[in-house]
Amino acid sequence: MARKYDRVPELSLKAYTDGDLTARREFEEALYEGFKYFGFIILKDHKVSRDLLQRAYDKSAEFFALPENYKMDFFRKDGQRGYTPFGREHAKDSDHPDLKEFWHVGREFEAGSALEKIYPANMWPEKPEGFRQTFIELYDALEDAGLAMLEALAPSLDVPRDFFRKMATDGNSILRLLHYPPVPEGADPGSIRAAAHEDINLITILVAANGAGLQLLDRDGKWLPVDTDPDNLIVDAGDMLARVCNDVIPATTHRVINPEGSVNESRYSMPFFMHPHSDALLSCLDSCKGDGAKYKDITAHEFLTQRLREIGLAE
Ligand SMILES: O=C(O)CCC(=O)C(=O)O
Ligand SMILES: [Fe+2]
Repeated sequence: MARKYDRVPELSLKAYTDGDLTARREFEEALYEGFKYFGFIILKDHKVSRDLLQRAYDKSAEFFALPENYKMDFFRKDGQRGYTPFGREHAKDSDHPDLKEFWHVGREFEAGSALEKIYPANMWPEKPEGFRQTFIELYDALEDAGLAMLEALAPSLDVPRDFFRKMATDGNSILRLLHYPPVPEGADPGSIRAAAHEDINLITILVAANGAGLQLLDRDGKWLPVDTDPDNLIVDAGDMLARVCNDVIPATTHRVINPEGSVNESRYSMPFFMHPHSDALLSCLDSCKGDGAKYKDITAHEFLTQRLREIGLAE
């Protein structure tokens, strides 16, 4: 496959937000090419501060270290908010549960807001102190970065600059705090930390984890490690984007493998899944139709429900 980049491109968000026209065009092109050929790009010079990231890692580790019976008070069967225990979620095409536990933060809204009828309310544990404030801050900061990425993608797909931004405004986006504990002795030999999967949403902004293990499946079928400086963000393309652009940007398969060698430590990561608002229609863009739309129109809500069933998070 002809490709302009021989590795996952590393882009400067500052070059896009503060740069001249040439810098912005370069950013847009590299984002599009990176998504097309790798499904991933690395984002540096963003505004999510090192201090906020450190606080978030600390709060996440403190929360997951709490007793299981405390954490289970925040368990909801549909997994959309609060705590999901170890061994519950599995990838769409896998029978083996992933070796992870996680916490979901959704959109925060005021009582009486119109969003109350659409999204479940967040759950907030009183321990560790500062949890709520830290993750509301991180949600907002990652959403800002994500909206800029969606805006930068629009010209390459020949839609108005605010096309995806509008779709994701008040969207059903979710921040996931992930903890992969040391792989327990006697773990299901078919299980890995996160089995090969594609993200359901438009794009994911992933805070680089505190440990190795993330791999992407490239377009030639080879697993490539995605390693980067912990200050950088990783951005990948999901299924909803693939549907609207008829696989011109395919959703990228990725996984998290178990630790290798004698080191068997916890791994923490924090993906932010950018979703459209629930009644957004996922419909093939004219610029991507080619020989015809591969997928039927579906609302974001219907598509999400279908996929949650497939991963064991909805009935
Ligand atoms: O933990 C990671 O680095 C990636 C997690 C992931 O791909 C996911 O939760 O969808
Ligand atoms: Fe993922």
